[in-house]
Amino acid sequence: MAGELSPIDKAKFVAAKRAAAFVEDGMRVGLGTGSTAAWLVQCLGERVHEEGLRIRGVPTSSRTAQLAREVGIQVISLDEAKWLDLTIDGADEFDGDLNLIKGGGGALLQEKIVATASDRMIVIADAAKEVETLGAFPLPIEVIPFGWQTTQALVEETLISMDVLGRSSTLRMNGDVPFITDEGNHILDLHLGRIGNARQLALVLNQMPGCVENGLFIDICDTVVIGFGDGKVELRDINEGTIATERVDFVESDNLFSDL
Ligand SMILES: O=C(CO)[C@H](O)[C@H](O)COP(=O)(O)O
Repeated sequence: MAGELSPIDKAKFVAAKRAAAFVEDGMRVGLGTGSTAAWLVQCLGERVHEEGLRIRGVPTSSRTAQLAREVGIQVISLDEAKWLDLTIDGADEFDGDLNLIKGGGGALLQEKIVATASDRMIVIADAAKEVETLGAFPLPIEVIPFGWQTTQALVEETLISMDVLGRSSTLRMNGDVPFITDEGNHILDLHLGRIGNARQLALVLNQMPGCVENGLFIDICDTVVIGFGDGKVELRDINEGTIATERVDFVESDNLFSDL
């Protein structure tokens, strides 16, 4: 049994646990990547074991695929699923329109493909991820390794021409070597500070040769489940605003916490 979780981990856990309740028998579910999404996968694994929930999961990274298999979720590819009922994933930032920055874990490309192929996307996040304007979190973009420095220069020039405040970018590293995504690409983190027009920036970045995808998720998320360290969760919907504030029982089950 693990020791006491920190308030931030409790917040992530209760958001994940509440979101897991949206999953129904027979669904094809996109499984996000990151520490909050890992809680979700564990909660779904518990439902598979305890309730006999039958779902097919499409993971958004090799890490999530491995965890999903470990907890007993049937894993299929997106091409096998073709379309998904629901995707549940974490985020690095969300704003009042439920637009997101994602990719802190380097899985933004698969995450965006999977979320876009879903009837509904639910984001699970601790309350600290809410921002008025996106951009304090460095915006990740996935670039192909060929000529990445040329792509970086082009991106920075474009940011200047768009009058974006912060313009520097850094190649994400994994120790001494560049980070490599599941698709064999690199990540550039753009230090922008504040993104005035996220919709426009997302379109412009994806026009650039060498840029495969960016971490701005615009008009993709339908619902955010916001977790708090005291066990409270708030459900916010893109059309209806705040739809509920609830409490989630925080019970340390051996199944969920034994590996932490
Ligand atoms: O986009 C992501 C991975 O590419 C994650 O969802 C995001 O970085 C949030 O991670 P965490 O739940 O660990 O805070």
